[in-house]
Amino acid sequence: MTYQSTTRQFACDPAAVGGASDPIRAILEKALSGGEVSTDEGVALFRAQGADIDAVYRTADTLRRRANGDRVSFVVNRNINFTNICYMGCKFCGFAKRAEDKSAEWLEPAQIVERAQQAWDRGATEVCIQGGLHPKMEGTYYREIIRAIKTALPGMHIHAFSPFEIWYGASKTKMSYRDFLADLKEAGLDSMPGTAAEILDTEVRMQLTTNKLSAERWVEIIRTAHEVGIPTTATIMYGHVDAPEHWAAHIALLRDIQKDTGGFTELVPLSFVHTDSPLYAQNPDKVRPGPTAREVDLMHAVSRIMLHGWIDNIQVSWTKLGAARAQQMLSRGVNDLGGTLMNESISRAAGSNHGQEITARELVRMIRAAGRVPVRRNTIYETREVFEHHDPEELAPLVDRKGRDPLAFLEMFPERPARAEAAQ
Ligand SMILES: C[S@@+](CC[C@H](N)C(=O)[O-])C[C@H]1O[C@@H](n2cnc3c(N)ncnc32)[C@H](O)[C@@H]1O
Ligand SMILES: Nc1c(NC[C@H](O)[C@H](O)[C@H](O)CO)[nH]c(=O)[nH]c1=O
Ligand SMILES: N[C@@H](Cc1ccc(O)cc1)C(=O)O
Ligand code: SF4
Repeated sequence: MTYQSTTRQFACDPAAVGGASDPIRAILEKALSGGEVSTDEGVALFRAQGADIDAVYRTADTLRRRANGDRVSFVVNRNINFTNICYMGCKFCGFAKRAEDKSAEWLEPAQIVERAQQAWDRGATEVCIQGGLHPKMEGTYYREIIRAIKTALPGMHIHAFSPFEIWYGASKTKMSYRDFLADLKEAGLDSMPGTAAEILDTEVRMQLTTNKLSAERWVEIIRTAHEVGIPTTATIMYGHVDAPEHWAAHIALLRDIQKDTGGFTELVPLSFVHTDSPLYAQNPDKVRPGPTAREVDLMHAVSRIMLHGWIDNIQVSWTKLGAARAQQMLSRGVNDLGGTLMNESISRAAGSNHGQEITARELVRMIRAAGRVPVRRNTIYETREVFEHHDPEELAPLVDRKGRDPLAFLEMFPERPARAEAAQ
């Protein structure tokens, strides 16, 4: 299965590579003529300095235009984090709580459906569901959640459960990954987040996590999901104890998987939010406080260059970077602004203060201000609406299925201080 229309155009672009040093120029010319950038070459791009950096950005922008034209997409979705109770102890995570914590949360199926229904009424086409690995949770709960939502809202796309949650559910039910995934698909699971990837490197994972599934297991579960017909996103969480070598190898690994399965819909680079993360608090000398601005720019640009023709949707995370920086990434190879989210809690729990939702109206405004054409998509990147004109009426069908002003719904989910409330 392949979820992006790949426009492989092979032509060098002198304007893109102009001013670059010979070695960087050679790599960029190769990418522009349809060649594959190796892991070592990816590392060289991540280490670019001076005029080379601009050439990397221009090349990423050229490849983005070839793959996606002027369109920039987003999806109207809602995050539902059904529990934050988790004892897996990932050191970077500010979201996990102990059962006795005041901010611990557990949602019953009826409450999950209620949130999904509210999202549907606001025009959401997707619910993105992830949670902690609650020690007392049954492995069958994942299926139960899917059945409850699909029964109430058959048209809602369910984007749910990271490979770690799949590992947990399969272990608890004593099923193979394949059987567990096929069963969830049969119940109505439409796609999965490719989270829990962090950095797919054993040594880095040893510093970030204690009990998290291994890189090999992440790959196995993702491949199996693709094989049973469940598309997934792909992620990389960067800017902590990692280095360019890990980033380039991680992206090359995603590319190899994609060559075999075609099951990735997008890559979302997730910048590490350090503020309320135990990893940083416990070791501020060794752990970086998230990526630098240069690293954020390069992560999006090099991802575009290395994945061109394989994963053609590069998403920026507005919740990690904020709207202004997210908008700047549109000139660094990015063609997707992700989801409205409605209730973002993972970044907020780690100390990020970019709010828990962004309206579709605001996303359209940001895309237009960058000179691009806004497109509302569904989860698997099928175009739903193209906003070609600057007519405000055009935004009317965007969000609300009940004919209400979408902005009025902000009252339904009043903005609360980021850290006072760990999970929503
Ligand atoms: C919080 S988990 C939820 C799903 C499940 N518990 C798991 O770990 O796979 C989802 C993802 O959030 C991301 N995340 C968690 N804490 C973060 C932080 N401080 N900064 C950036 N991303 C973070 C990680 O990539 C993680 O895999
Ligand atoms: N970047 C973040 C996302 N991105 C995922 C999208 O919202 C969407 O679910 C996906 O593109 C499939 O359509 N989600 C988060 O919860 N947090 C992020 O930081
Ligand atoms: N939930 C993740 C981000 C994410 C979710 C779903 C995806 O498909 C991709 C990325 C976070 O907030 O860090
Ligand atoms: S990242 Fe996921 S598994 Fe790890 S502690 Fe946080 S919620 Fe639990």
